[in-house]
Amino acid sequence: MIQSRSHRYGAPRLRPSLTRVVLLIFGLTIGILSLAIYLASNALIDRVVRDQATKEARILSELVFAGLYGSMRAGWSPSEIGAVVARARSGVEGAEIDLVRSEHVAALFGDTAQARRLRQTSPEIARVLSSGKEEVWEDSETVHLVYPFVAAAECLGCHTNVAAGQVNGVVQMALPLAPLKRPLSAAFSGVIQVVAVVTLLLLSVQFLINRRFLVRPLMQLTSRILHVQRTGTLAHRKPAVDEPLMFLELQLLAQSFDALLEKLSLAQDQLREQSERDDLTGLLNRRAFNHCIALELTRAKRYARSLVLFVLDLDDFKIINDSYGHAAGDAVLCRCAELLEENLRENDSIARIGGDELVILAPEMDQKGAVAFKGKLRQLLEQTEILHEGSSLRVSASVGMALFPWDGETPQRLLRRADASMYEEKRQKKLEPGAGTP
Ligand SMILES: Nc1nc2c(ncn2[C@@H]2O[C@H](COP(=O)(O)OP(=O)(O)OP(=O)(O)O)[C@@H](O)[C@H]2O)c(=O)[nH]1
Repeated sequence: MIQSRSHRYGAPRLRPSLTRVVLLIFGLTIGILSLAIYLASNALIDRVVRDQATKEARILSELVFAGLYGSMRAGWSPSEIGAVVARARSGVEGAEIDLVRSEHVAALFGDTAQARRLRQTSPEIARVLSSGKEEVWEDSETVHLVYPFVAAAECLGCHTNVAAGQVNGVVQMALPLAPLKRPLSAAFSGVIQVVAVVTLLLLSVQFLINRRFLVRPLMQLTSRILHVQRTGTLAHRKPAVDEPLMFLELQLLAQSFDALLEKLSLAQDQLREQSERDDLTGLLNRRAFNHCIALELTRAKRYARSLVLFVLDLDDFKIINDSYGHAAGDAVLCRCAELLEENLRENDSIARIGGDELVILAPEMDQKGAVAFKGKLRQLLEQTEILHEGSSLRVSASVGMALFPWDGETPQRLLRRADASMYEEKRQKKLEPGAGTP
Protein backbone atom coordinates (compact mmCIF):
# COMPACT_ATOMS: atom_id res chain seq x y z
CA MET A 1 0.00 0.00 0.00
CA ILE A 2 1.34 3.42 -0.94
CA GLN A 3 1.31 5.84 1.96
CA SER A 4 1.50 9.59 1.79
CA ARG A 5 4.91 10.82 2.89
CA SER A 6 3.84 14.43 3.41
CA HIS A 7 3.29 13.73 7.13
CA ARG A 8 7.08 13.51 7.46
CA TYR A 9 7.32 17.25 7.09
CA GLY A 10 4.53 18.11 9.52
CA ALA A 11 1.69 20.57 9.05
CA PRO A 12 2.74 23.54 6.88
CA ARG A 13 0.99 26.03 9.15
CA LEU A 14 3.36 25.13 11.99
CA ARG A 15 6.33 26.41 10.00
CA PRO A 16 7.16 30.11 9.65
CA SER A 17 7.38 31.42 6.10
CA LEU A 18 10.74 32.36 4.59
CA THR A 19 9.62 36.01 4.41
CA ARG A 20 8.87 36.05 8.12
CA VAL A 21 12.14 34.39 9.03
CA VAL A 22 14.08 36.83 6.85
CA LEU A 23 12.19 39.77 8.41
CA LEU A 24 12.88 38.40 11.88
CA ILE A 25 16.58 37.96 11.08
CA PHE A 26 16.74 41.50 9.71
CA GLY A 27 14.96 42.89 12.76
CA LEU A 28 17.27 41.00 15.11
CA THR A 29 20.34 42.04 13.11
CA ILE A 30 19.40 45.72 13.26
CA GLY A 31 18.49 45.45 16.97
CA ILE A 32 21.62 43.55 17.98
CA LEU A 33 23.87 45.71 15.80
CA SER A 34 22.42 48.94 17.24
CA LEU A 35 22.68 47.61 20.78
CA ALA A 36 26.28 46.44 20.22
CA ILE A 37 27.29 49.80 18.70
CA TYR A 38 25.50 51.64 21.51
CA LEU A 39 27.17 49.58 24.27
CA ALA A 40 30.60 49.64 22.62
CA SER A 41 30.46 53.39 21.99
CA ASN A 42 29.26 54.03 25.55
CA ALA A 43 32.11 52.00 27.00
CA LEU A 44 34.56 53.77 24.71
CA ILE A 45 33.19 57.22 25.55
CA ASP A 46 33.28 56.40 29.26
CA ARG A 47 36.92 55.29 29.09
CA VAL A 48 38.03 58.27 26.99
CA VAL A 49 36.13 60.74 29.17
CA ARG A 50 37.56 59.32 32.40
CA ASP A 51 41.13 59.46 31.05
CA GLN A 52 40.52 62.98 29.81
CA ALA A 53 38.97 64.08 33.12
CA THR A 54 41.92 62.66 35.09
CA LYS A 55 44.38 64.52 32.86
CA GLU A 56 42.38 67.73 33.18
CA ALA A 57 42.19 67.39 36.97
CA ARG A 58 45.94 66.94 37.19
CA ILE A 59 46.66 69.91 34.91
CA LEU A 60 44.18 72.04 36.81
CA SER A 61 45.75 71.08 40.14
CA GLU A 62 49.17 72.00 38.81
CA LEU A 63 47.79 75.31 37.56
CA VAL A 64 46.21 76.02 40.95
CA PHE A 65 49.50 75.16 42.61
CA ALA A 66 51.42 77.36 40.16
CA GLY A 67 48.92 80.20 40.71
CA LEU A 68 49.16 79.95 44.48
CA TYR A 69 52.93 79.65 44.40
CA GLY A 70 53.19 82.75 42.21
CA SER A 71 50.87 84.82 44.40
CA MET A 72 52.69 83.66 47.56
CA ARG A 73 56.01 84.71 46.14
CA ALA A 74 54.51 88.09 45.25
CA GLY A 75 53.22 88.50 48.85
CA TRP A 76 49.91 86.69 48.87
CA SER A 77 46.68 87.52 50.54
CA PRO A 78 43.75 85.13 51.37
CA SER A 79 41.53 86.91 48.84
CA GLU A 80 44.05 86.14 46.06
CA ILE A 81 44.10 82.47 47.03
CA GLY A 82 40.30 82.48 46.77
CA ALA A 83 40.52 84.16 43.38
CA VAL A 84 42.95 81.53 42.07
CA VAL A 85 40.60 78.75 43.15
CA ALA A 86 37.57 80.58 41.74
CA ARG A 87 39.29 81.03 38.37
CA ALA A 88 40.14 77.34 38.27
CA ARG A 89 36.52 76.44 39.14
CA SER A 90 35.08 78.67 36.47
CA GLY A 91 37.40 77.05 33.88
CA VAL A 92 35.71 73.67 34.14
CA GLU A 93 31.93 73.28 34.18
CA GLY A 94 30.68 71.75 37.44
CA ALA A 95 34.16 71.35 38.95
CA GLU A 96 34.53 71.33 42.74
CA ILE A 97 37.91 72.51 43.96
CA ASP A 98 38.96 72.78 47.59
CA LEU A 99 42.23 73.75 49.19
CA VAL A 100 43.14 72.01 52.43
CA ARG A 101 46.16 73.13 54.44
CA SER A 102 48.20 70.70 56.48
CA GLU A 103 47.83 71.11 60.24
CA HIS A 104 51.16 72.87 60.70
CA VAL A 105 50.41 75.33 57.86
CA ALA A 106 46.95 75.89 59.36
CA ALA A 107 48.58 76.50 62.73
CA LEU A 108 50.78 79.13 61.14
CA PHE A 109 48.40 80.89 58.73
CA GLY A 110 44.93 80.03 59.97
CA ASP A 111 42.26 77.63 58.67
CA THR A 112 38.72 77.49 57.31
CA ALA A 113 35.92 75.41 58.74
CA GLN A 114 35.45 73.61 55.41
CA ALA A 115 39.19 72.75 55.18
CA ARG A 116 39.21 71.48 58.74
CA ARG A 117 36.18 69.32 58.14
CA LEU A 118 37.72 67.81 55.01
CA ARG A 119 41.02 67.15 56.72
CA GLN A 120 39.24 65.35 59.49
CA THR A 121 36.67 63.40 57.45
CA SER A 122 38.34 62.51 54.15
CA PRO A 123 40.62 59.46 54.37
CA GLU A 124 42.08 60.25 50.91
CA ILE A 125 43.13 63.77 52.00
CA ALA A 126 44.61 62.36 55.21
CA ARG A 127 46.63 59.81 53.22
CA VAL A 128 47.93 62.34 50.68
CA LEU A 129 48.86 64.79 53.48
CA SER A 130 50.98 62.13 55.10
CA SER A 131 52.35 60.33 51.98
CA GLY A 132 52.81 63.26 49.58
CA LYS A 133 51.52 61.06 46.69
CA GLU A 134 48.50 62.10 44.63
CA GLU A 135 45.40 59.92 44.72
CA VAL A 136 42.89 59.50 41.95
CA TRP A 137 39.58 57.64 42.09
CA GLU A 138 36.39 57.55 40.15
CA ASP A 139 32.72 56.99 40.76
CA SER A 140 29.99 56.73 38.15
CA GLU A 141 29.63 60.48 37.60
CA THR A 142 32.89 62.05 38.79
CA VAL A 143 36.67 61.81 38.74
CA HIS A 144 38.32 62.77 42.06
CA LEU A 145 41.93 63.83 42.52
CA VAL A 146 43.83 64.88 45.61
CA TYR A 147 47.05 66.63 44.64
CA PRO A 148 49.78 67.37 47.23
CA PHE A 149 51.58 70.72 47.56
CA VAL A 150 55.09 69.80 48.67
CA ALA A 151 57.20 72.44 50.41
CA ALA A 152 60.28 73.50 48.42
CA ALA A 153 63.40 75.03 50.08
CA GLU A 154 62.30 78.53 49.10
CA CYS A 155 58.96 78.02 50.92
CA LEU A 156 60.76 77.69 54.24
CA GLY A 157 61.25 81.43 54.51
CA CYS A 158 57.55 81.82 55.34
CA HIS A 159 56.65 78.24 56.31
CA THR A 160 58.96 78.27 59.23
CA ASN A 161 57.51 75.23 60.97
CA VAL A 162 57.96 72.76 58.08
CA ALA A 163 60.87 71.09 56.43
CA ALA A 164 61.52 70.92 52.65
CA GLY A 165 59.68 67.91 51.12
CA GLN A 166 56.91 68.02 53.71
CA VAL A 167 53.31 68.36 52.46
CA ASN A 168 51.97 71.87 53.02
CA GLY A 169 48.52 71.12 51.82
CA VAL A 170 46.46 69.52 49.07
CA VAL A 171 44.07 70.58 46.38
CA GLN A 172 41.03 68.34 46.17
CA MET A 173 39.24 68.26 42.88
CA ALA A 174 36.01 66.62 41.72
CA LEU A 175 35.45 66.88 37.98
CA PRO A 176 32.01 65.79 36.72
CA LEU A 177 32.14 63.54 33.64
CA ALA A 178 28.84 64.70 32.14
CA PRO A 179 30.09 67.93 30.49
CA LEU A 180 32.90 65.98 28.80
CA LYS A 181 30.60 63.18 27.78
CA ARG A 182 27.95 65.36 26.19
CA PRO A 183 29.72 66.36 22.91
CA LEU A 184 31.21 62.87 22.45
CA SER A 185 27.83 61.20 22.99
CA ALA A 186 26.23 63.57 20.51
CA ALA A 187 28.91 62.77 17.91
CA PHE A 188 28.61 59.02 18.51
CA SER A 189 24.82 59.04 18.44
CA GLY A 190 25.05 60.75 15.04
CA VAL A 191 27.36 57.97 13.87
CA ILE A 192 25.03 55.32 15.29
CA GLN A 193 22.07 56.87 13.51
CA VAL A 194 23.93 56.93 10.21
CA VAL A 195 25.06 53.30 10.69
CA ALA A 196 21.49 52.26 11.62
CA VAL A 197 19.98 54.00 8.59
CA VAL A 198 22.60 52.56 6.21
CA THR A 199 22.17 49.09 7.73
CA LEU A 200 18.39 49.39 7.44
CA LEU A 201 18.70 50.45 3.82
CA LEU A 202 21.08 47.61 2.97
CA LEU A 203 18.91 45.04 4.74
CA SER A 204 15.80 46.39 3.02
CA VAL A 205 17.46 46.04 -0.37
CA GLN A 206 18.52 42.52 0.55
CA PHE A 207 15.00 41.76 1.75
CA LEU A 208 13.46 43.02 -1.49
CA ILE A 209 15.94 41.00 -3.56
CA ASN A 210 15.13 37.89 -1.51
CA ARG A 211 11.42 38.47 -1.88
CA ARG A 212 11.55 39.15 -5.60
CA PHE A 213 14.11 36.59 -6.68
CA LEU A 214 13.81 33.85 -4.06
CA VAL A 215 10.44 33.83 -2.32
CA ARG A 216 8.28 34.67 -5.37
CA PRO A 217 9.78 32.01 -7.66
CA LEU A 218 9.56 29.48 -4.83
CA MET A 219 5.91 30.34 -4.23
CA GLN A 220 5.21 30.05 -7.94
CA LEU A 221 6.93 26.70 -8.10
CA THR A 222 4.86 25.58 -5.10
CA SER A 223 1.63 26.71 -6.73
CA ARG A 224 2.54 24.80 -9.92
CA ILE A 225 3.26 21.69 -7.85
CA LEU A 226 -0.06 22.11 -6.02
CA HIS A 227 -1.83 22.53 -9.37
CA VAL A 228 -0.32 19.30 -10.66
CA GLN A 229 -1.18 17.60 -7.38
CA ARG A 230 -4.79 18.85 -7.48
CA THR A 231 -5.55 18.20 -11.13
CA GLY A 232 -3.22 15.26 -11.75
CA THR A 233 -2.55 16.83 -15.16
CA LEU A 234 1.02 16.60 -16.27
CA ALA A 235 0.55 17.46 -19.92
CA HIS A 236 0.02 20.99 -21.35
CA ARG A 237 1.45 22.55 -18.22
CA LYS A 238 3.25 25.87 -17.89
CA PRO A 239 6.98 25.93 -17.09
CA ALA A 240 7.79 25.52 -13.39
CA VAL A 241 8.50 29.22 -12.90
CA ASP A 242 7.76 32.27 -15.08
CA GLU A 243 9.74 34.58 -12.83
CA PRO A 244 13.26 35.60 -13.86
CA LEU A 245 15.60 33.31 -11.99
CA MET A 246 18.52 35.11 -10.44
CA PHE A 247 19.96 32.31 -8.35
CA LEU A 248 21.65 29.25 -9.84
CA GLU A 249 20.13 26.91 -7.26
CA LEU A 250 16.60 28.04 -8.13
CA GLN A 251 17.26 27.65 -11.81
CA LEU A 252 18.49 24.10 -11.23
CA LEU A 253 15.44 23.39 -9.08
CA ALA A 254 13.03 24.72 -11.74
CA GLN A 255 14.80 22.83 -14.53
CA SER A 256 14.83 19.61 -12.52
CA PHE A 257 11.14 20.05 -11.75
CA ASP A 258 10.33 20.57 -15.44
CA ALA A 259 12.45 17.58 -16.44
CA LEU A 260 10.80 15.43 -13.76
CA LEU A 261 7.30 16.44 -14.92
CA GLU A 262 8.31 15.74 -18.52
CA LYS A 263 9.32 12.21 -17.58
CA LEU A 264 6.27 11.68 -15.41
CA SER A 265 4.05 12.97 -18.20
CA LEU A 266 5.54 10.50 -20.66
CA ALA A 267 5.21 7.69 -18.16
CA GLN A 268 1.63 8.75 -17.44
CA ASP A 269 0.79 8.76 -21.17
CA GLN A 270 2.32 5.31 -21.58
CA LEU A 271 0.47 3.98 -18.55
CA ARG A 272 -2.82 5.45 -19.75
CA GLU A 273 -2.25 3.97 -23.17
CA GLN A 274 -1.43 0.60 -21.64
CA SER A 275 -4.36 0.70 -19.27
CA GLU A 276 -6.77 1.45 -22.13
CA ARG A 277 -5.42 -0.94 -24.73
CA ASP A 278 -5.68 -4.65 -25.21
CA ASP A 279 -2.16 -6.12 -25.22
CA LEU A 280 -2.71 -8.56 -28.07
CA THR A 281 -4.71 -6.63 -30.65
CA GLY A 282 -3.99 -3.06 -29.61
CA LEU A 283 -7.75 -2.35 -29.63
CA LEU A 284 -9.47 -0.58 -26.72
CA ASN A 285 -10.00 -2.92 -23.74
CA ARG A 286 -13.16 -3.42 -21.72
CA ARG A 287 -12.34 -0.61 -19.30
CA ALA A 288 -11.82 1.91 -22.08
CA PHE A 289 -14.91 0.63 -23.86
CA ASN A 290 -17.06 1.24 -20.75
CA HIS A 291 -15.81 4.79 -20.66
CA CYS A 292 -16.31 5.18 -24.41
CA ILE A 293 -19.91 3.91 -24.49
CA ALA A 294 -20.87 6.12 -21.53
CA LEU A 295 -19.43 9.13 -23.34
CA GLU A 296 -21.09 8.30 -26.68
CA LEU A 297 -24.43 7.69 -25.01
CA THR A 298 -24.29 11.05 -23.26
CA ARG A 299 -23.48 12.71 -26.56
CA ALA A 300 -26.22 10.81 -28.41
CA LYS A 301 -28.75 11.80 -25.75
CA ARG A 302 -27.70 15.44 -25.76
CA TYR A 303 -27.96 15.77 -29.56
CA ALA A 304 -30.86 13.28 -29.93
CA ARG A 305 -28.92 11.04 -32.25
CA SER A 306 -28.92 7.28 -32.72
CA LEU A 307 -26.14 4.91 -31.70
CA VAL A 308 -25.59 1.28 -32.63
CA LEU A 309 -23.69 -1.28 -30.60
CA PHE A 310 -22.43 -4.43 -32.37
CA VAL A 311 -21.14 -7.49 -30.52
CA LEU A 312 -19.05 -10.01 -32.51
CA ASP A 313 -18.04 -13.43 -31.24
CA LEU A 314 -15.91 -15.71 -33.41
CA ASP A 315 -17.48 -19.07 -34.14
CA ASP A 316 -15.70 -22.16 -32.88
CA PHE A 317 -12.57 -20.23 -32.17
CA LYS A 318 -11.51 -22.89 -29.72
CA ILE A 319 -11.08 -25.27 -32.66
CA ILE A 320 -8.46 -22.98 -34.24
CA ASN A 321 -6.57 -22.86 -30.96
CA ASP A 322 -6.79 -26.59 -30.50
CA SER A 323 -5.92 -27.45 -34.11
CA TYR A 324 -3.25 -24.91 -35.00
CA GLY A 325 -2.01 -23.78 -31.61
CA HIS A 326 -2.47 -20.73 -29.45
CA ALA A 327 -0.15 -18.58 -31.60
CA ALA A 328 -2.39 -19.23 -34.59
CA GLY A 329 -5.40 -18.21 -32.49
CA ASP A 330 -3.57 -14.99 -31.55
CA ALA A 331 -2.77 -14.28 -35.20
CA VAL A 332 -6.42 -14.77 -36.12
CA LEU A 333 -7.56 -12.41 -33.38
CA CYS A 334 -5.07 -9.76 -34.51
CA ARG A 335 -5.98 -10.05 -38.16
CA CYS A 336 -9.72 -9.84 -37.41
CA ALA A 337 -9.14 -6.74 -35.24
CA GLU A 338 -7.09 -5.16 -38.01
CA LEU A 339 -9.64 -5.98 -40.65
CA LEU A 340 -12.54 -4.57 -38.70
CA GLU A 341 -10.66 -1.47 -37.68
CA GLU A 342 -9.82 -0.73 -41.31
CA ASN A 343 -13.47 -0.82 -42.23
CA LEU A 344 -14.83 1.50 -39.59
CA ARG A 345 -15.77 5.13 -39.98
CA GLU A 346 -13.73 7.77 -38.26
CA ASN A 347 -16.22 8.22 -35.41
CA ASP A 348 -16.68 4.50 -34.76
CA SER A 349 -14.90 2.71 -31.93
CA ILE A 350 -13.87 -0.90 -31.60
CA ALA A 351 -12.84 -2.81 -28.48
CA ARG A 352 -11.94 -6.34 -27.42
CA ILE A 353 -13.98 -7.11 -24.32
CA GLY A 354 -13.39 -10.87 -24.04
CA GLY A 355 -11.32 -13.75 -25.47
CA ASP A 356 -12.84 -13.79 -28.97
CA GLU A 357 -15.49 -11.15 -28.34
CA LEU A 358 -15.28 -7.74 -30.00
CA VAL A 359 -17.62 -4.75 -29.82
CA ILE A 360 -18.15 -1.86 -32.20
CA LEU A 361 -19.83 1.44 -31.35
CA ALA A 362 -21.24 3.29 -34.32
CA PRO A 363 -22.69 6.72 -33.52
CA GLU A 364 -25.33 8.29 -35.76
CA MET A 365 -26.16 5.06 -37.61
CA ASP A 366 -29.82 4.37 -38.40
CA GLN A 367 -31.57 0.99 -38.32
CA LYS A 368 -31.22 0.32 -42.03
CA GLY A 369 -27.57 1.23 -42.00
CA ALA A 370 -27.03 -0.99 -38.94
CA VAL A 371 -28.50 -4.06 -40.63
CA ALA A 372 -26.37 -3.46 -43.71
CA PHE A 373 -23.23 -2.90 -41.65
CA LYS A 374 -23.85 -6.07 -39.66
CA GLY A 375 -23.96 -8.06 -42.90
CA LYS A 376 -20.82 -6.33 -44.10
CA LEU A 377 -18.94 -7.23 -40.93
CA ARG A 378 -19.89 -10.87 -41.15
CA GLN A 379 -19.00 -11.00 -44.79
CA LEU A 380 -15.70 -9.27 -44.25
CA LEU A 381 -14.57 -11.92 -41.79
CA GLU A 382 -15.87 -14.86 -43.75
CA GLN A 383 -14.20 -13.77 -46.98
CA THR A 384 -10.83 -13.22 -45.45
CA GLU A 385 -8.18 -15.89 -45.59
CA ILE A 386 -5.72 -15.73 -42.75
CA LEU A 387 -2.32 -17.26 -43.39
CA HIS A 388 -0.35 -18.55 -40.47
CA GLU A 389 2.86 -20.59 -40.76
CA GLY A 390 1.79 -22.10 -44.04
CA SER A 391 -1.80 -22.80 -42.97
CA SER A 392 -4.79 -21.04 -44.42
CA LEU A 393 -7.32 -20.23 -41.71
CA ARG A 394 -10.87 -19.04 -42.13
CA VAL A 395 -13.20 -17.60 -39.54
CA SER A 396 -16.78 -16.56 -39.15
CA ALA A 397 -18.47 -14.56 -36.44
CA SER A 398 -21.89 -14.29 -34.92
CA VAL A 399 -22.92 -10.65 -34.75
CA GLY A 400 -25.55 -9.15 -32.48
CA MET A 401 -26.63 -5.53 -32.35
CA ALA A 402 -28.60 -3.08 -30.24
CA LEU A 403 -29.85 0.37 -31.22
CA PHE A 404 -30.12 3.42 -29.04
CA PRO A 405 -32.68 4.65 -28.14
CA TRP A 406 -35.01 1.82 -29.27
CA ASP A 407 -33.28 -1.15 -27.58
CA GLY A 408 -32.19 0.61 -24.38
CA GLU A 409 -30.76 3.81 -23.02
CA THR A 410 -27.99 2.54 -20.76
CA PRO A 411 -24.74 0.73 -21.62
CA GLN A 412 -25.84 -2.34 -19.65
CA ARG A 413 -29.17 -2.64 -21.45
CA LEU A 414 -27.63 -2.16 -24.87
CA LEU A 415 -24.88 -4.70 -24.16
CA ARG A 416 -27.38 -7.24 -22.87
CA ARG A 417 -29.54 -6.75 -25.90
CA ALA A 418 -26.67 -7.02 -28.39
CA ASP A 419 -25.29 -10.08 -26.56
CA ALA A 420 -28.69 -11.75 -26.64
CA SER A 421 -29.06 -11.21 -30.38
CA MET A 422 -25.49 -12.45 -31.00
CA TYR A 423 -26.18 -15.65 -28.97
CA GLU A 424 -29.44 -16.15 -30.78
CA GLU A 425 -27.59 -16.03 -34.09
CA LYS A 426 -24.94 -18.43 -32.78
CA ARG A 427 -27.69 -20.78 -31.59
CA GLN A 428 -29.37 -20.68 -35.00
CA LYS A 429 -26.06 -21.42 -36.71
CA LYS A 430 -25.48 -24.41 -34.49
CA LEU A 431 -28.96 -25.74 -35.11
CA GLU A 432 -28.68 -25.17 -38.79
CA PRO A 433 -25.10 -24.76 -40.07
CA GLY A 434 -24.89 -22.11 -42.82
CA ALA A 435 -27.75 -20.07 -41.28
CA GLY A 436 -27.47 -16.45 -40.08
CA THR A 437 -29.84 -13.57 -40.13
CA PRO A 438 -28.71 -10.67 -42.36
N1 LIG B 1 -5.30 -17.69 -28.99
C1 LIG B 1 -6.05 -17.12 -28.05
N2 LIG B 1 -7.13 -17.74 -27.61
C2 LIG B 1 -7.90 -17.15 -26.66
C3 LIG B 1 -7.57 -15.90 -26.16
N3 LIG B 1 -8.53 -15.57 -25.25
C4 LIG B 1 -9.41 -16.58 -25.20
N4 LIG B 1 -9.05 -17.56 -26.03
C5 LIG B 1 -9.70 -18.80 -26.34
O1 LIG B 1 -10.82 -18.51 -27.11
C6 LIG B 1 -11.75 -19.57 -26.93
C7 LIG B 1 -13.13 -19.01 -26.80
O2 LIG B 1 -13.96 -20.01 -26.81
P1 LIG B 1 -15.53 -19.83 -26.65
O3 LIG B 1 -15.96 -18.44 -27.06
O4 LIG B 1 -15.91 -20.26 -25.30
O5 LIG B 1 -16.06 -20.85 -27.64
P2 LIG B 1 -15.86 -20.92 -29.18
O6 LIG B 1 -14.86 -22.02 -29.43
O7 LIG B 1 -15.57 -19.64 -29.82
O8 LIG B 1 -17.29 -21.36 -29.56
P3 LIG B 1 -18.57 -20.46 -29.71
O9 LIG B 1 -18.30 -19.22 -29.09
O10 LIG B 1 -19.61 -21.23 -29.03
O11 LIG B 1 -18.73 -20.37 -31.17
C8 LIG B 1 -11.29 -20.38 -25.73
O12 LIG B 1 -10.70 -21.58 -26.17
C9 LIG B 1 -10.20 -19.52 -25.12
O13 LIG B 1 -9.17 -20.26 -24.52
C10 LIG B 1 -6.40 -15.25 -26.65
O14 LIG B 1 -6.04 -14.17 -26.28
N5 LIG B 1 -5.67 -15.89 -27.60
